[in-house]
Amino acid sequence: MSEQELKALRVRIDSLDEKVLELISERARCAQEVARVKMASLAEGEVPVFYRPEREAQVLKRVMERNKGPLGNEEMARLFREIMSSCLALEQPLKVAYLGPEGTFTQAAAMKHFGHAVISKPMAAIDEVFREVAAGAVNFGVVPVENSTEGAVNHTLDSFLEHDMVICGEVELRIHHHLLVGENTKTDSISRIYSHAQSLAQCRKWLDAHYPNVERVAVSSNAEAAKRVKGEWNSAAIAGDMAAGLYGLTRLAEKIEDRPDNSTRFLMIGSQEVPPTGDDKTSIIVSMSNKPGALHELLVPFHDNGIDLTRIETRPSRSGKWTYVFFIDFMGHHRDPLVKGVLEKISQEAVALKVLGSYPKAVL
Ligand SMILES: O=C(O)C(=O)C[C@]1(C(=O)O)C=C[C@@H](O)C=C1
Repeated sequence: MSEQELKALRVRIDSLDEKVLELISERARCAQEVARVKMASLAEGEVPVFYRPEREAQVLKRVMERNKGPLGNEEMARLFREIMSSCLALEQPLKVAYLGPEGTFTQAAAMKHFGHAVISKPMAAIDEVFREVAAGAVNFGVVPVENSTEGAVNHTLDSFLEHDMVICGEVELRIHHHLLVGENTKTDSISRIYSHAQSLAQCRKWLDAHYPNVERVAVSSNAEAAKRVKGEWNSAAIAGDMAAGLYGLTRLAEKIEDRPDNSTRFLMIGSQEVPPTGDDKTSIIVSMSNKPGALHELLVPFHDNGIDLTRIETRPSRSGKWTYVFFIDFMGHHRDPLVKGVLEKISQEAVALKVLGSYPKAVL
């Protein structure tokens, strides 16, 4: 390509950028107007709701449907996610607590869902995220709920039994783990590998094959593992890209997870009910009496009404020995007449039924 051609193309890019800039600013002014309308239409004592997950899901879906390339749908939606995040920050900057420290996959999930224009707050434990939301110190919390290789995150499920929370969104992240070392690490003398217990489990076969005799030390998070390695010469950490970048570690081995499709699902928790979008999921907790056929009775209404179950998990209930609660996710919104009917039927048989929330199915 000649210098001349390159120059001409850059002139075109400059002129397009000016138009994009103008359009983004116009959109942001529109969002400010939306905020004004929301404030003006409040009934007495009503609190304004600026963040509208159902509308955000609609905007992102529309972008993906209309995108003609060459940028991929996900790439384009990510750009719009950030534009919306900044527009919302003009209306009201959201405060979001997540399972920290900085550099965790949960932080990456929070950014994927809310964009980067939020005030984010790392918490030391899952239960602390729940407490922070319950106390009203933040608008939303982000917690991991299940991993495709290792299954349920029990701390999260148990926290739902203790706190009254509304689930208002979900996000899925592809999880890639790397073996990370610091600049002082003697790579042939590694005697200890730190990571979160779930991540150690997700890389079990790789570790058995490559470091069978090295001590595996479970710590509170992958980011904590990365932090420790920075100051030690004989240890390594298993963590993701964000932690590697944050603590300046290098990858001794990349993508060491045993399953290439290793993914984690995260939930957004808050106190705001989300209206239906037409493509929603609902999460409920149900406890049934301890009698034969109880689980069957619970599942029949879903089957009879053609409602798609996406997950069912069992946890010991806190109220009695050998009694259990079921966490169930299914397609549909609790305001859909069909779902309403199913929930009524179940509540006739159940000891207790709690709707944790209906929320748009993850778009990104
Ligand atoms: O449509 C709204 O209610 C808005 O506030 C605008 C907007 C947007 O930028 O598109 C911003 C924040 C909301 O969470 C949803 C959408």
